[in-house]
Amino acid sequence: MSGPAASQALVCAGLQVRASAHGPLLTTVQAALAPGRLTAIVGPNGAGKSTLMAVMAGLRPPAAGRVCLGAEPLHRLPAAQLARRMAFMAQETQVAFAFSAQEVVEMGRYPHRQQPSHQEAQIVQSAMDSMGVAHLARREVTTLSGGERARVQLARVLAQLWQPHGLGSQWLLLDEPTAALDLQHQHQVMALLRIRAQTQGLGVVAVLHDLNLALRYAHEVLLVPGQGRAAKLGAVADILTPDCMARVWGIHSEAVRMQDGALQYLFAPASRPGAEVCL
Ligand SMILES: Nc1ncnc2c1ncn2[C@@H]1O[C@H](COP(=O)(O)OP(=O)(O)OP(=O)(O)O)[C@@H](O)[C@H]1O
Repeated sequence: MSGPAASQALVCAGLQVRASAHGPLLTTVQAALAPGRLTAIVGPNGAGKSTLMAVMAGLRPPAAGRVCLGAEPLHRLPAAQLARRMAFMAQETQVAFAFSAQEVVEMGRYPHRQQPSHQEAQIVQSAMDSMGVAHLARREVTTLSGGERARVQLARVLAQLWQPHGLGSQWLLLDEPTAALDLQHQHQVMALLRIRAQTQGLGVVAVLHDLNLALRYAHEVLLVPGQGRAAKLGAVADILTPDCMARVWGIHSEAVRMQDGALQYLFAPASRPGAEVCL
């Protein structure tokens, strides 16, 4: 990547990721993620995807190296500015108080309180509409189902980055956004994220376990293989090959070409039938 794209990239430079100061090395990352693209972070359980995402979001320090927006290290950006450029949705989001769904989405607008848009209420409404949660606006989030709660949180982070603001590239970091969603909502959400990346120029980075969702909707994949091995960034079809899926997940895969041309896979255990399952 070079030129204007490089100056707007989310750069992991010589990054080392550990779960704790003296914990084992989970992975290393040398990669520049491009805005306007959907990048899926994939890898086995415990590989370090969530830890890496927290480092990318500036929520925890790297063991070595740094994360930059263009040339600017994340830790040097004022927090208020960073919050207008980057929104983060954690894997599990507990809301401590009985906020309504709408109040949770409004929290996404908090970083804009000094310079509010003329359309604050409209933005909150549009974000809720886009996630199909407008009818839940007055419900306490603690009473929502897991999937409803996830879509409220997605509406919150979308509201946070609803409009470009001229400060530079904007980044949506999502840790397993589709984990609680039914099939229809998984596809709706991923399609919407891809469209927002392409039309708004948002950089969308999402941890996904469903490799078929990654194959269909992601532009690039950052593979985190775990056990201290280096993460690898590449075009989705170049990274997620049957050979890679066998090596990293121990899974046999068979390609299916869908009617719309998308490459998808059917999966089966690679081990002998009847062999003892050992996790
Ligand atoms: N605070 C901590 N102290 C010690 N170990 C931790 C801590 N947080 C995470 N770990 C360990 O670090 C490893 C990576 O965790 P992480 O949550 O980043 O993995 P992941 O790839 O997101 O996994 P999953 O796919 O299961 O969500 C795991 O083995 C986890 O047990």
